[in-house]
Amino acid sequence: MNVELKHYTKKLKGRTILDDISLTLAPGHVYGLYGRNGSGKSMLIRAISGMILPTSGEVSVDGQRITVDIDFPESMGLIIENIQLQKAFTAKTNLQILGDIKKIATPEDIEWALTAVGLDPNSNEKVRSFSLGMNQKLAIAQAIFEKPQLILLDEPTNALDFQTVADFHQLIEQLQSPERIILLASHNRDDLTEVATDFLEMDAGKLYPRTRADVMSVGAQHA
Ligand SMILES: Nc1ncnc2c1ncn2[C@@H]1O[C@H](COP(=O)(O)OP(=O)(O)OP(=O)(O)O)[C@@H](O)[C@H]1O
Repeated sequence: MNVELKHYTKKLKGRTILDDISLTLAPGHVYGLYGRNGSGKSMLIRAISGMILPTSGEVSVDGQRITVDIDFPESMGLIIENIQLQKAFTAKTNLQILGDIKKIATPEDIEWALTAVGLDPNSNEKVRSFSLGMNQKLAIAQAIFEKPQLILLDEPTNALDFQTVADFHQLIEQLQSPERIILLASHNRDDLTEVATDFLEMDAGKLYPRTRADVMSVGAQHA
């Protein structure tokens, strides 16, 4: 799978939110997307996932244009803000409900994903009583349980404690494969240095490829 943005521009209310972005995402890589609050990271994820239309330019997956040839990338797992989970059900039931749409995940996949994020697959606890961190774990589980080829996670470590962040990094390493693209977005670039193989900085809607050396050297970039 290859994801390609060509001169992708998004304007909203007269403001340029994504500014002439050209980018190729290749399998095997873990992309760390960082930048200040409001710089456009979430919008870039929305663009790749087909949730917004470009003002000009295009995004394509394996040559198929998103929102033109196909609505969204077929094999995709996603965390965006305000993921809607069914609060009256357990974590496992939530994944079963989501899994019923595509019917590609097995019960073992669901158990694996819940265990991988540190949730008990056999718990009877309903999502309504989950802590913020448990909600975030379930959000990660729903993004990975179908083992998609494209994983886009916006601020995945929000509300996670230190140990759980370390477990999350291990999970990303486990998920990294020659067939899969992973993109992690964070306002904090230090969140990304453990796991990302490639770095992208978003600044006021413009995207800049960065090297690890750029990211590690203090004050060398905007964020
Ligand atoms: N519905 C909207 N209408 C107009 N502007 C919007 C809308 N949604 C987002 N924006 C603007 O788009 C810009 C990029 O927002 P985006 O959420 O992508 O930033 P971000 O880098 O993900 O920020 P954060 O780190 O705070 O999540 C911001 O200036 C925001 O105000």
